[in-house]
Amino acid sequence: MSERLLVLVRHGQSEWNLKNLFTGWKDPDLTELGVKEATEAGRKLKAQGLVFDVAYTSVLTRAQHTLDLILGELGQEGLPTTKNLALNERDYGDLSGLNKDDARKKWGEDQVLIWRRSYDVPPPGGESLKDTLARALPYYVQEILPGVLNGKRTLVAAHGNSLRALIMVLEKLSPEGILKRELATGVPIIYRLNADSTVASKLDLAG
Ligand SMILES: O=C(O)[C@@H](CO)OP(=O)(O)O
Repeated sequence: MSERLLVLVRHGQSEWNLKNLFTGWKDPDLTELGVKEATEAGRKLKAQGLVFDVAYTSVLTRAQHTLDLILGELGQEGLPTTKNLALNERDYGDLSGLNKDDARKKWGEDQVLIWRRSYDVPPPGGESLKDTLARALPYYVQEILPGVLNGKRTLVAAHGNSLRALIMVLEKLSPEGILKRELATGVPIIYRLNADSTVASKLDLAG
């Protein structure tokens, strides 16, 4: 029986995570810590004995760099990889490039939390989690999932909110449930799926 393996990993710390800036579709690279986190993610996956058949990532540098570092640790450089903007971070619109603390001072804690973590309230000119899900989920269902169900061991390196959108569906979380779900940088989550695409098991490689 094939193992229907799906691993999701958020990119390592980016330059703009470090500077506490709303990032979205802006394209900063990893920090030194981000490089370490991604390398460590690769080591952890290797320690689990995992090998992949395909990988997916976004069109943004921080996710691609994370994937490259993981594949380097796994000795799987050159793994067939598909890059698609469906897996990009949510577009932060007019907030992109602003400091998150400055935004809290200007608009208040509550409003900023609503923009950052509510399910369906978009930041000005940007995407809500619901909007992000509306482009990430069809891509997952049409392009990624069929391979997983056919036994292609699959690694997805993407972003906090594009992955939260997929996790919401995989883990059947409500809009309230996803609100509190934070993804640490560079921490792989290993899912094994049932034949009907529901989650059979989950292992979070934090720590
Ligand atoms: O700035 C961003 O693009 C994201 C991820 O770093 O931020 P947030 O934590 O607000 O979703």
